[in-house]
Amino acid sequence: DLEALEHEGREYILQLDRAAGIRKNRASVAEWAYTSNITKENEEQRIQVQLELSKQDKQSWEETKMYKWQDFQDFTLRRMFKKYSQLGVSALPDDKYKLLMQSVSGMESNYATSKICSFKNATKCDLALEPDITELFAKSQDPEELRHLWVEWHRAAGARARDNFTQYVQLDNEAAKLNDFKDVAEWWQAEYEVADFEAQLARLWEDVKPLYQQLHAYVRRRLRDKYGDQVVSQKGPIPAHLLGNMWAQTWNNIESFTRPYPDKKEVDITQAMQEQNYTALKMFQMSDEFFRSLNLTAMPEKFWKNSIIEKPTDREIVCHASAWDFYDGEDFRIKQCTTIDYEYFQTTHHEMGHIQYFLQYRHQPVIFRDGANPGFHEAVGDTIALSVSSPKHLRRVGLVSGDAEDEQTEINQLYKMGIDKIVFLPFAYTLDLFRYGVFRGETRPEDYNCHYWQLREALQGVEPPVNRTEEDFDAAAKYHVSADVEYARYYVSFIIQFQFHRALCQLAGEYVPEDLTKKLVDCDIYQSVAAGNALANMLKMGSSRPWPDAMEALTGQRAMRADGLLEYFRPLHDWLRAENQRTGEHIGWEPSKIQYC
Ligand SMILES: C=C(C[SeH])C(=O)N1CCC[C@H]1C(=O)O
Ligand SMILES: [Zn+2]
Repeated sequence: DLEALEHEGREYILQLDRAAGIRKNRASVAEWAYTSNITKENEEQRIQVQLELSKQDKQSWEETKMYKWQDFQDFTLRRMFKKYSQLGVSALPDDKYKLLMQSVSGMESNYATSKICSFKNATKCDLALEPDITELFAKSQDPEELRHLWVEWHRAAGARARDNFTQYVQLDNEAAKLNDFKDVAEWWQAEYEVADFEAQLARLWEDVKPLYQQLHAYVRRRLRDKYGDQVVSQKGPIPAHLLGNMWAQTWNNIESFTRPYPDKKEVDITQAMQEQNYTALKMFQMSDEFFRSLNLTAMPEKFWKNSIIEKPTDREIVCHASAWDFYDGEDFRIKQCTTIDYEYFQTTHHEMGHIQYFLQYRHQPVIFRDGANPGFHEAVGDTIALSVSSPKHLRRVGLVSGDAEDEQTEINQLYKMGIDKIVFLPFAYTLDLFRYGVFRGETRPEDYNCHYWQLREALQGVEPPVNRTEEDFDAAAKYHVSADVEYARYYVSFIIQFQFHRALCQLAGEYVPEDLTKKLVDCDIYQSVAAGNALANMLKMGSSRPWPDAMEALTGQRAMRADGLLEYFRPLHDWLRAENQRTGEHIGWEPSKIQYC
């Protein structure tokens, strides 16, 4: 009878889940060994282990299919079976699976080991993305040097990945079809468990676009003031190499000469950290202390022992920051090439947020040890960082001195947050709109660069510093494209983190709607056990429930909505509209004069 069958199903899936935990641990160990010491041997070893595990996954999958789990009464049991009945890339035959692993691994190691020559010293050709090129790009205000760094990096890390990428698209799409998806785009979107995910992304963009266009117009004017109208036009897109970041995804490095009220003292966290002899370890300890102040879980012993928090000098590693779950309930790690600056201050909290999520859901079955959706996992650390980067908190930890804010200082603060959070949205949206088109076959290899830049111009209002051709492949110059990491998760995160932040601030008594002494921009949830407990309750759920249940548990809302972000930035939006009106700035951008199609 059904009762007995369901009982048998439960026994089966629980033993499968334990076996899956051991396999995932082995996969993480092999992946860590390779990405923390990039050698041919470790790459082959990693692919060997992946191949072996995919065979075991396939065997289990054949067995799981035999159960009529769709009729089971228990929601959680049905959900476990549903997730285990999706095999993933292991559905490919061995030879194609291996080819797919090799093409992604080839792109990723190319990205991690690419070097370029210095602009000022053509014989110095050992510049790596981290820390060398990133630091030069953050500090240089010489358009020629920035253009050189941009072109050379996009040649080394982008163009060189084109063939591997084309093969990866072909094989990943085959795997998608073996999982009953039309293509990888549909597979990626299925992770969000809502039928109209892509339409929701578009609606969120419509909500935020007016604010972005005001900020874009203001920054273009300030860049024109600095570089002249031969470099930055009145009404065209902004040249992508002038925004302080290789991908123009956050503009925080141009704050010093573009902030609204330059005579207000600058909040320079990087300088303060360096003056106070901050170390990478101190940044991690401060972040851990913040989480503990919320009554969340302390980093376990193994975390401090096994993490890599500074770039080694004796070997090549994948420097792009990452957080690791070894699925044994006690081994959790971060690997990043920390430098002492504001960006890595944020990144450290971002990665620690991933670890806290791992810790909170570590008692869940292995199959539910995941974010409620991929965006949730990216939003945890950033939500905490919204409190940490508030003037109130920075004063608390001594990274900012002096008086409480006046109106102008508050606009400067919102501007600082806006050139990080608002400008990121069209970048993130572009990256996966581009890849959806590629996976759907709407963008063929001969159109890659043309379509990529059409989207970047249309949504972000940026243009490449020089003409581009199909010899180039600029999309792969971004880590996540070379590493097969889906990116809509960050777009979702940058929206929902403001819904989380607002809910936590209310729980902490730090934010009261309409109460001007309890404004969202001043909120710091530090030491609020009420906020921490609510966050923990949501994180503990992992992916055991559809994400609207998790969203509702914390915020009372069941949907992703831009209202948190728009409320946070409303004073800045008002200021920008008035300022652009005052200067008669053109809002939006005319077509670029750069050739890229
Ligand atoms: C820090 C990480 C590792 Se999950 C990251 O890739 N982020 C964090 C913010 C956006 C995105 C990026 O760097 O492009
Ligand atoms: Zn992340």
